[in-house]
Amino acid sequence: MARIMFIFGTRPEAIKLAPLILAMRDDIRFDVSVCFTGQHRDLACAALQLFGIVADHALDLMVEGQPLDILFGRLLAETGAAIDRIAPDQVIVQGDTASALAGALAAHYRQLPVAHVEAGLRSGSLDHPWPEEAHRRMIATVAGLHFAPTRRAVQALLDENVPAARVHLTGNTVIDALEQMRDRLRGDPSLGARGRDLVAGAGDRPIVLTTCHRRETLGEPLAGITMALRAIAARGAAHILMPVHPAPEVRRIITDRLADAPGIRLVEPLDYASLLHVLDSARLVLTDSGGLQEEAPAMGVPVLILRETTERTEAIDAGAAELVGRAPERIIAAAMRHLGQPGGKRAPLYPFGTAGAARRISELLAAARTRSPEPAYADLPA
Ligand SMILES: CC(=O)N[C@@H]1[C@@H](OP(=O)(O)OP(=O)(O)OC[C@H]2O[C@@H](n3ccc(=O)[nH]c3=O)[C@H](O)[C@@H]2O)O[C@H](CO)[C@@H](O)[C@@H]1O
Repeated sequence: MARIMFIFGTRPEAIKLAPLILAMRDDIRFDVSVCFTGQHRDLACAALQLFGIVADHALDLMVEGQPLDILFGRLLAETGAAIDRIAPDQVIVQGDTASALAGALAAHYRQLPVAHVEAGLRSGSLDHPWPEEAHRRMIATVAGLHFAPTRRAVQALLDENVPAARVHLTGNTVIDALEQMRDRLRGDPSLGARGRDLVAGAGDRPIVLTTCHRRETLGEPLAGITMALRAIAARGAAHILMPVHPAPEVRRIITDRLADAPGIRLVEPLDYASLLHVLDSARLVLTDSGGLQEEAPAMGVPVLILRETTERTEAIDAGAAELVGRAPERIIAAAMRHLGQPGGKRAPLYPFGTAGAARRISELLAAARTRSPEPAYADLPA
C-alpha cells in the first residue's frame, strides 16, 4: 500500500482534489491522509464537508493581514512537520496556492516525490495571476509527476524541459467534482437550497453570476469592474448575483460600491452545490476565478473573463469564454451583447476534458509505484 499525503488549504483545491481523495480512499492500493492548512478555513471546510471528507491533520495558520512571506514561512514549517508525522511515500498538491507550493517544497526538502495536479497552466505573465503564476512554475520545478489537464498544459511543461515521461494528460478534476455534485443535486432537493432560493428571487430576469477576488484585481481594476456591474444592472438587463469573497479588502471595495445598487444582489460565498445550481440557471458569468472559467463551459454558460490574461485559452478557442479585461466600457459592451441574444441553454463544452480525470490520476499514481506509466487518452480535447 502506498502512503499518499494530500496537502492543500483553499476552497478551489478542496473542490478539485475531492474526487481524487474519494477515489483513492476507496482503493486498497493506497493509504490516504489529508493535511489541510486552513488557508481559506471556512470556505474550504464547507467544500470538504459537502464531499464527506474529514482532514486527518488540520493546521491553524491564518492570521488576518498576514503578509505572504510570513504566511509562506509558517506553511513551509508546518506542512514539513506534518510530513514528518505521516511519513508518506508520495505528496500530492494541486494548482497554484501558497499551501501547494509550501507542501511541495517541504516534501522536496525531505527528498519525497511530489505529484502536481493541474500542472502546466501558464499565463506567461508573473503579474497575472500574482503570485499564482510563480507558484505554479516553482511547483513544476520540484514535482516528479505532472498531471496536466489539457494538451496545451502538457506542451507548456515540455517547453520548460520537463521530461516527457513525467508529464501526463489527464483532464481537469474539477469536471469530476462538478458531475458528482450535479448528480447529487438532481437526486436531493435539500442540496443547494440557498442557490435554489437565489434563483427563484431573480424572477424572469436573466441571471448574471459574478465573482472577483484575485489579488491583482484589487484597487483600481476592481473599482472599474464595479462601475461596469452598476451600469449593466441599471439598464434592467439582468439580475446580477455576486457571492462576495471573504478577503477583507475585496469585501470592503465591493460592499462600499455595490451594496445599494439596484439589480445587484451581494451574497455570502455559496456552498458548492448552491453555486452550481445558480451557475446552471445563469445566462452569463463575469469572473476572474479560474474554476468558474472551467465549470461554466461544461454547464453551457458563456464566460467573460475579467482579467488581462488567462492561462485557460482553451475555453476562448472553444468559443465558451471571452477575455474582456477590467475596463468598464469593454465589460459593459460584451455583457450587453450577450444579454441581447436570445436566452436558452447552450450546448456544454469540455475544453478541460470530460469527467474521469481523478480515475486517470489514481491509475497513474498506482502505476508509478512500479514503472514509468505512459498511457494515452484519446478522449481528451486536442
Ligand atoms: C489563477 C487561478 O486561476 N487559480 C485557480 C485558483 O482558484 P480560483 O480562482 O478558481 O478560486 P475561487 O474562485 O476562489 O474558487 C473557485 C471554486 O469555488 C467555487 N465557488 C465559487 C464561489 C462561491 O460562492 N462558491 C463556490 O463554491 C467555484 O465553483 C469554483 O469551483 O486556485 C486553484 C487552486 O490551486 C487553482 O486550481 C486555480 O488555477
